[in-house]
Order: sequence, then C-alpha cells, then structure tokens
Amino acid sequence: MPGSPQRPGSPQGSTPSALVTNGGKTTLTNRLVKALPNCCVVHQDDFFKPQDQIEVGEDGFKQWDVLDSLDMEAMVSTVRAWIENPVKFARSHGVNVTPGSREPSSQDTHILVIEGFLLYNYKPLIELFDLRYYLAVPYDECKRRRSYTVPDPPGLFDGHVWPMYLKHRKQMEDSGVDVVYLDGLKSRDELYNQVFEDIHNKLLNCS
Ligand SMILES: Nc1ncnc2c1ncn2[C@@H]1O[C@H](COP(=O)(O)OP(=O)(O)O)[C@@H](O)[C@H]1O
Ligand SMILES: O=C(O)c1ccc[n+]([C@@H]2O[C@H](COP(=O)([O-])O)[C@@H](O)[C@H]2O)c1
Repeated sequence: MPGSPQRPGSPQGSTPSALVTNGGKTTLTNRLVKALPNCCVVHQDDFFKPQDQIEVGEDGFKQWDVLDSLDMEAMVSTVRAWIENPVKFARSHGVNVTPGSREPSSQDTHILVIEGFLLYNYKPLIELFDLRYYLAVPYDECKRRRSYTVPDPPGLFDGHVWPMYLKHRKQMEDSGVDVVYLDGLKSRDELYNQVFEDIHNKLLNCS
C-alpha cells in the first residue's frame, strides 16, 4: 500500500478520506473522527463558492464538479492553520484534546481528516497529506446512492458529475500521486476497520 508515512520528527499526521461523490466519504469520516485521538476534520464541501459564482457550461449545467467551483486557497489555508497549531485548531473547533487532566502538548499525535471529492488534483493540497485514501464505487451504485434534499437537475449526473469524476480520476492517476484505493462496495464496518487499522499502524504505532 503506498501513501506516505508520518513526516519524520513530526508529532502530527494528516489523513484524508476520499473521493467519489456519494461513495461513503462522510460516513467513514464521521466514524474515524469519533474514534481517533485528537482528531479534527476539514470537509471540502464547506469550500464551495456561492451559487452565483458557479459557471454554467456549454452543456447547460452548473459546473459544480470542478476545482473552479471551490475556494481551494481557503481550504489550504485552513489545513495550514491546523499544521501550524493543531491544539489551537482543535480548541477553536470544539474538539477535546488529550482527555484527562494532562495539559495538551505539541508532542501528542494529532490527526486531521480531510474529506472531499476533489482532493488529489490540486498540488498545494496534495503535498500536505501523510496518507491518502481513494474511496470509489462503480457508476450504477454511485448513481443509485446520489440523493440530496434538493435533487440534481435531470441529466446532471450523466452529463456532468460522472464525466468530471472520470476526468479527474485519470488526471490524478496520470500525475502519479500515491493513493490507497478503497472499495466503496464494502460494508461501512469493513471500510472503517480497514482504514482505522491502517492509520493506527502508520501514524499511531510509530509515534
Ligand atoms: N459502505 C456503504 N455501503 C452502503 N451504503 C453506504 C456506505 N457508506 C455510505 N453509504 C450510504 O451512501 C450514501 C452516501 O454516503 P455519504 O457518506 O454521504 O457519501 P459521500 O460523503 O461520499 O458523498 C448515504 O445514503 C450513506 O448512508
Ligand atoms: O447542486 C448543487 O447545488 C450542489 C452544490 C454543491 C455541491 N454539489 C455536489 O456535491 C458533490 C460533492 O459532494 P459529495 O459530498 O457528494 O462528494 C458534487 O458532485 C457536486 O455536484 C451540488
């Protein structure tokens, strides 16, 4: 399994979970964040630009599934704020650090889970990860699972969402970025156990 280990000498590890829309990223992330020590989370969905700044393509669809629809600079700044001071970041995001009476220390292991559908196509972000996971489900399952409170306009999935997913996946693979592929057809428990164990082995056992 590729993925880069914790940076030598660093008390921290950052760990994304990813990637196809409705693949189970949020479900997996929520479980990891509850289980891992000193763990914060950044959701890429929080960095979508406002509706009126999203371009309409030649295909007539709002172009949500491209990097331009996201404020990636703000996202990277948020991740950098965590890297600079994970204890401060955790406190300002309401995360309990080092349960017990001991004062939190910068030498404790801190983990940031970064969750999103377009994490590995933006170089300034890619470089910040210690471990990279890529959660994928096949076309039929993805289409079946995709349901939002405001439903997609007719044709959006086939006309924009899935083609952009394939395009970005190819771009990522061509760029040679190391990811651990996760089979999103596995059960929620299987996925959680696989990733939790991997993080434990790579980030926690070696600290
Ligand atoms: N391993 C799984 N097996 C089957 N369904 C799942 C699994 N993980 C998540 N789901 C369901 O798929 C849908 C999308 O999950 P979600 O975690 O919101 O995906 P994402 O954050 O990738 O868009 C939800 O209805 C969720 O309950
Ligand atoms: O339709 C919208 O208003 C809208 C606004 C923001 C995001 N989205 C969708 O959100 C998807 C990414 O989020 P996720 O959690 O499903 O991976 C992406 O496929 C977009 O099409 C859709």
